[in-house]
Amino acid sequence: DPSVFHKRYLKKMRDLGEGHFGKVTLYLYDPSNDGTGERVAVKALKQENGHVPEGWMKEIEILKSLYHSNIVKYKGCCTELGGQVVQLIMEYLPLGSLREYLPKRKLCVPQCLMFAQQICQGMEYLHSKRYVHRDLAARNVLVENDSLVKIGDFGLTKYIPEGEIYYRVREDGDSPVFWYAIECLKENKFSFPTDIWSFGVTLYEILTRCDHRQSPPTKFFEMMETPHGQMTMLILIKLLEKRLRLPCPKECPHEVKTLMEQCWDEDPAKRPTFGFLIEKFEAIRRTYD
Ligand SMILES: Nc1n[nH]c2ccc(-c3ccc(NS(=O)(=O)c4cccc(Cl)c4)cc3)cc12
Repeated sequence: DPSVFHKRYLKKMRDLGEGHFGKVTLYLYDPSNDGTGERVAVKALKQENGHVPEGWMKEIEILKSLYHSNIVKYKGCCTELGGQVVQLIMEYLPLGSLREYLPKRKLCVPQCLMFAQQICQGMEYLHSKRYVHRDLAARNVLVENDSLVKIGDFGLTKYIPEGEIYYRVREDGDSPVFWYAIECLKENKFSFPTDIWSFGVTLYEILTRCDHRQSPPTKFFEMMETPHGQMTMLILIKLLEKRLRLPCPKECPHEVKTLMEQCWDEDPAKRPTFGFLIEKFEAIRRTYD
């Protein structure tokens, strides 16, 4: 069974990323032990306290069920201690996430918009299966090559049952608050339109080429005129209620600025869908031909 990976053949190479609950690491899977194996990305939970959390198995089942060119491929699992520890094996994308890739490559606007459109295509597919991502950000978008990106992490993804319109969470760890829609901050309510808000922030990150001086946290702290660390959720909510938003990146086309503002509409019902955004990006990119 090609989806079973044996721990003894996994050779650790380097870290790829770290979240609140997990770590992603690059391994060489080398059963013939001659260095000719394949490189894989392995996601593991940080603290393994003997039992496998239900949410972790759910995350693995979700990725296993997703088949789309703009979503990182599930390859299998590696179990240890009789199934008490389970690690998720994914395809390895050597160019890493947009956070590493964009600052190094001065991409032109049409190429940025092509990446943005592909993220919308992956997200439209995710929403079509009634999943809300809840953590869409440039750090979670991976680069296969100059013309292909994939959504690379589904750690906070939740299923929205038929007939429901949002998923309410209890306060969780270090939430990515600067990517959260106003209703997430105020009522912990997550829905398809809250992913659209996070996409708008991700689009801003792409157009600023993930320049850390213009990152969402940096810019929001500047807007709140408070030194680091004093920002409370309340100050951010007040700022968003006064309709303050991230600034328009330089060289951002006017139509794209409009799309970003629509993604950040305080009324979730007024935000576009990913299907609508795909058509808009398609049309805007054609004006560059
Ligand atoms: N280069 C790669 N090839 N395959 C991958 C799969 C996932 C990832 C990946 C995906 C997401 C991140 N973002 S992250 O913010 O580091 C993160 C967020 C939530 C949970 C974790 Cl464990 C890590 C970092 C790395 C990278 C690759």
